[in-house]
Amino acid sequence: MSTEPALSVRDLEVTYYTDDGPVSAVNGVSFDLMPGEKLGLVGESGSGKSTMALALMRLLRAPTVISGQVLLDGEDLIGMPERRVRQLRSSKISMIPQGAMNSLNPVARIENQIIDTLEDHGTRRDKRTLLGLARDALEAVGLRRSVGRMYPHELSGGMKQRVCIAIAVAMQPQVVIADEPTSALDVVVQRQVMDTILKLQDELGVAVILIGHDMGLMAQTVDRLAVMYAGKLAELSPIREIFADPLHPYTELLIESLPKLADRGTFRGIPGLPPSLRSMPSGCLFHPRCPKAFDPCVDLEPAYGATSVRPEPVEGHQRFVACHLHQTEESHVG
Ligand SMILES: Nc1ncnc2c1ncn2[C@@H]1O[C@H](COP(=O)(O)OP(=O)(O)OP(=O)(O)O)[C@@H](O)[C@H]1O
Repeated sequence: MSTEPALSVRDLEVTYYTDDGPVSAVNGVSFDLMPGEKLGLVGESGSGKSTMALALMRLLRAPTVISGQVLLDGEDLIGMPERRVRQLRSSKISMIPQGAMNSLNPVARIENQIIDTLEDHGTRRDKRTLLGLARDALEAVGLRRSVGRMYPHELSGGMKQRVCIAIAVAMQPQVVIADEPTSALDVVVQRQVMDTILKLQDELGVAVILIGHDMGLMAQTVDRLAVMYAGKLAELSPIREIFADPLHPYTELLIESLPKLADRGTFRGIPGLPPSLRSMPSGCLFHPRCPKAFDPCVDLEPAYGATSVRPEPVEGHQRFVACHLHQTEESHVG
């Protein structure tokens, strides 16, 4: 496997300009996504996960301001002319957006919607070949080729979501961002849709960013997990290590809030609420809710970086955190 990241994000910031003033939804996020890696991204509602995904796709519009770097094969997506971004979308980086299945065009046949994506992103082939590619894409996600002739209303939720996956991978991109791809589906269909994504991920060697709330699903699915809180990364660690020994108290509480059999279904949430993005607390953004907060947390913002106190980890097992309980090397992020 190549050691060059498929995607490198540095100091990504996104500010929405609203009538009530600016909202800093993503605030200095940095990480590397390795080729073929499955990276999970979790965090409470409003923590900035979808905003980050849309920023990585350059799908946010003015008056939103994005800064930082998003390097894809050495090219920085931020600041790149829209024409070039359009060429890269779908061909190198694509997305299964939140609620994707509702975004299918109700009056267009499924195969034409896949062909549109192929043509939109520069595939110049005759209609017959394009039709073949579209039907291949449907087969790749476990649907019959004849589904191509159907309209969205003729399909179940799970089938529609598979079509969206087919559209996202039709151009064989190197990075796919899946924003809550299984929400609004029942549990059995959720598993089938997730298995489809994982099968394609494995076959195509594509790197996946899987966004969600479900820590249980993440535990079964991803290689590393990034935890977002109020627009910042709190921790990013390999999945095994993060569950065995969470570094950030917020990660610990997220894991503890998973229902356990022994608790007989008792639900333990995280006390308090995330801060308003318009008036952030001083110091560590999590300190008002943190059971382990101590003096420096109130005034001093912890730097996000690689942990430096543990024995040197093997390649790919580095852990990253922003917490005063852990010493970090700020210059090293990934
Ligand atoms: N178009 C917008 N204009 C202004 N503020 C926005 C806009 N979109 C999102 N926000 C704000 O940005 C913050 C981050 O929202 P975002 O949807 O990225 O969070 P999220 O973690 O994806 O949440 P969820 O898990 O509910 O999807 C929230 O405070 C939200 O209210």
